[in-house]
Amino acid sequence: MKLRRFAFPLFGVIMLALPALPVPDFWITQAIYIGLYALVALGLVLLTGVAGLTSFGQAAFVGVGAYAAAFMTVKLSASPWLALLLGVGLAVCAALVLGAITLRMSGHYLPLATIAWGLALYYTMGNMEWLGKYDGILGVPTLQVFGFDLGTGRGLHVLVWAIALLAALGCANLLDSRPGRAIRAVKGGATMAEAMGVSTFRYKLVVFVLAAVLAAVSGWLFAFFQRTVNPTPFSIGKGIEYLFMAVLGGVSHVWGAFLGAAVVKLTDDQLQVLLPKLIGTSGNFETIVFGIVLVVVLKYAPDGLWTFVARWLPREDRPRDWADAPALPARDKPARGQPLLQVDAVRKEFGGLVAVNDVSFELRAGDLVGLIGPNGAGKSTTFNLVTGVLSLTGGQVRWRGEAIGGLPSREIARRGISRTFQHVKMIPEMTVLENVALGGHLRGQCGTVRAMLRMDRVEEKRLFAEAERQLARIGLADRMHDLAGNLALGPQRLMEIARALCTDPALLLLDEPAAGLRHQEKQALAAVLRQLKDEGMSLLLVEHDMEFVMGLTDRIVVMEFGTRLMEGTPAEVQASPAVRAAYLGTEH
Ligand SMILES: Nc1ncnc2c1ncn2[C@@H]1O[C@H](COP(=O)(O)OP(=O)(O)OP(=O)(O)O)[C@@H](O)[C@H]1O
Repeated sequence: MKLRRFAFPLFGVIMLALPALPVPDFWITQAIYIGLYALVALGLVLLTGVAGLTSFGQAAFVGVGAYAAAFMTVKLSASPWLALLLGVGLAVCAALVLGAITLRMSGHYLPLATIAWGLALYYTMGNMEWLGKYDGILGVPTLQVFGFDLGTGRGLHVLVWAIALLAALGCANLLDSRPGRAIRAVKGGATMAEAMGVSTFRYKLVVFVLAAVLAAVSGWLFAFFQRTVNPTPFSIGKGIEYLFMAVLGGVSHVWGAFLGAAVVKLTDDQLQVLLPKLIGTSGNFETIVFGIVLVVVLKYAPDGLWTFVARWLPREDRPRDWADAPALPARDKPARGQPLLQVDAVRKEFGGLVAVNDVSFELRAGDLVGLIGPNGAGKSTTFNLVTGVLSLTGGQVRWRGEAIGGLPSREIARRGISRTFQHVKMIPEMTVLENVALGGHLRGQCGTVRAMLRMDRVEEKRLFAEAERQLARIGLADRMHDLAGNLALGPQRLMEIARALCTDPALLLLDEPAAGLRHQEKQALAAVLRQLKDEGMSLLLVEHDMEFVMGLTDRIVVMEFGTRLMEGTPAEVQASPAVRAAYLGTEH
C-alpha cells in the first residue's frame, strides 16, 4: 500500500475530527497548543532545516501577532481579521528589515540579530504603557466565524488545526517546486545556487519572511486562545524552545515540526509534574532534562525523531507524468566558429600574491579547450574569474562581445555560461532528477505563492521533462529516482554535467571533472564530453590529469605561477620542454 500517500491526509482528518470525538477537554487544549507551536516550528523547519539559517527570535514574531490581536480587539474594538492583517504586516516589515540587514552576510549575523530582535521586542512589550507593561492586555474576546463563537476549546481547535495543516501542505508543496529547490540549494552555500541562476539573498529573505508570517499567525490565534497576552510567552527563552521543537522533531521535515511540538509540549507537562516529585523541589529543571534529551536524540538520530517515523513511510518514486510536457524555451545558440569567450589580460591579486597574472585566451563556439597547469598555477582562480565567483583585479572577460567581468555568477549563468565544481556540489537528500531540475531554474518563473498553492504543475512538468532529457543525454536516466547522495563520485560528476546542461548553456565549464574518478569512470566521462562536443557544445576544461586532457581537447592553455606559459594543440603542448619542466618542477 502507498502508505505515505494516505498517512498525511489521514492524520489531517483525525486532527480536524478530534473535537467531534469523545476526547476530554484537557487533550483538546493540549492539541491546540501543539497546533500553535507546530506553526512556529514549521517556519523554523524551512528556515533552519532547509535553508540553513538560524533564528532565535521566532517567539518575538509570535508576540507581534498576539499583541496585534489583543491591542486591536481590546483597545480599538477592531475586527480580529483586521488585527490578523496588522500582525502579519508588522511581522513581514520586521522580517524584511532584519533580513535586509543581515542576510547578505554569511555566518552568525542573522542568529545574533534575531537574539537582539527577540530581546528588544520583549522589553518593548514589557515597558510600554499602552501595551499594559508586564501585565499585558486582558480580556481578549473570543473569535467569531460566520456568527459562530469559536470559544477557547473545540471550536478554536478546528481553526488552529485547519490553519496548521494548510500551512504544512503549503510548505510541503513549496519544498517540491522550483523555488523550493532554490531554497534547498541555499543551505549548501551560495556558490552552487548562484551558478544555477538562483538569487540566494532573495530566497533567504523569502524563507525568513515566511517563517515570520507563520509565527505571527500562531501568535494571533494564541491571543484568542489565552484571551490575555503578556510578554512572558514571547521571551527569548521561548524562542529557543521553538528551535528545540524543530530540531528534536526533525529539522528538515515538514511533519517533524508537528512531532517536535507534540513531544516538547507533552514531555514538558509530564516533567513539570514528575520532576518536583523526584527531586523534591520545583524550578525550571525541565529545561535541563530537555537539553540532555536533545543531545541524546541528536547523537542517535541527527535528523531528529522524524527519522523513526519516516522508516514506516518509505519514499516513493515521483510519478513520471511529464511525458507530454512541451519543451522549455531554448536560447539562440552561436554558430560554430563564432567568438564566444575572450579572456583579456585577467588579473587576480590576493593581498600581495598575484594568483593570475594578465592571462589571455579565447574560445570559439564548438571548441573544446583545456586549461592545465601544476598545483597552484592559478587555473581555479581563472575559472572563478570567468564564472563571476571572484572579482577581477584587472583585465576583462567578454562573452559574445559583452564585458561580463564583475557580474554576479547568476547573471553570467543567465547569459549562457554554466559550470560544474571541483568538489561536487549537490543537494544529497534530493533525487538526481530534482538536482538536475535545479539547473532549469532560470528557464522557469514560478514564484513562492504559486508553488505553495500547487499552481506550478505545468511548469514543473516541463522542468522535469527537460531534466530527464539531459540525464538521458549523458546516460544517467535510469538513476533519476535515486537520491543524489547515494551515487558514487563518477555518476555524481555526470549528474553535475546534466544539471549544467539543464541551464541550456552555450558554454560549459568543467572544473577538474576527472579528479578522484576510477579509470572506467574517466572513460565514461570522456565519452560524454566527446558526445557533447559532437553535438556542438563548447567546453572549457580545467584539469590536472594530462592524459585525460590530451585525448580530448582541440587546444590547451598551460598556466604556471599565475601566467600563461603556452597555448597549442595537445601535440604541441606534449612536445614542449617548458611544459614538461613546469610539471616536473625543473628549470626552463
Ligand atoms: N582565496 C584565496 N586567497 C588567497 N590565495 C589564494 C586564494 N585562492 C587561491 N589562492 C592562491 O592563488 C594561487 C593559485 O591558486 P589556484 O587554486 O587558482 O591554483 P590551481 O592551478 O587551481 O591549483 P590546483 O590545481 O591545486 O587547484 C595559489 O597560490 C593559491 O594558494
